Amino acid sequence: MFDFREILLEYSKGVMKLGELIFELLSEALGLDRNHLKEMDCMKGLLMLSHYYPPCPEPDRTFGTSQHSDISFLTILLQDHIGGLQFLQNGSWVDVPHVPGALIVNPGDFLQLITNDKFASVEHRVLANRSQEPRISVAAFYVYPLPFARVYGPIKELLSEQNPPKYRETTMTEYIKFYMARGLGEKSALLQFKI
Ligand SMILES: O=C(O)CCC(=O)C(=O)O
Ligand SMILES: [Fe+2]
Repeated sequence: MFDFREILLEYSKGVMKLGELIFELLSEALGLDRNHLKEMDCMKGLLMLSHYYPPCPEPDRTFGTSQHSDISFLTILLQDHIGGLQFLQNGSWVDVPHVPGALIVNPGDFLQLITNDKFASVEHRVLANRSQEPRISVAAFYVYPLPFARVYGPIKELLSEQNPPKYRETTMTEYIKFYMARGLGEKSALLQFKI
């Protein structure tokens, strides 16, 4: 018998280790101290969400998950062999292939906001499941559960006269409230926070 809680706990420990390394690398890539993003509490909350997509009898008439970008600072996603995940690139949908053992790392809206568009949040969707078996995915979002009153805006060290802030300051509480009230949609919720 599988103890699913035990497996999830072990998996989340691995995700946290990987997440820490990625936040360090992203900080360095931005020319900041390697602990910069961690010290901004980007890793403070980790929300694990498991999706179950049953086989769909009419897959051309619906979606598994409609187009959206994630609220998070970062999302680490595990998908199975069924496929259906796509991301938007220059106006076209591109399939994300299933690579055994590989995780998908996706910057979220809050990373785009604090990096002033240096790391863009990728729009994605999941097609309705046209196979005979269910599709399962596990998404780990670096996002803080509400209420979280810390104020975030573009990181000051990344700004200059040539690169002024593109977003106004906000809190995760305000952003999540707006995102949830609006629902998933074709336009990024970030546009609402543009200066
Ligand atoms: O099921 C998937 O592969 C992706 C789900 C997703 O985009 C999300 O949970 O934000
Ligand atoms: Fe997503």
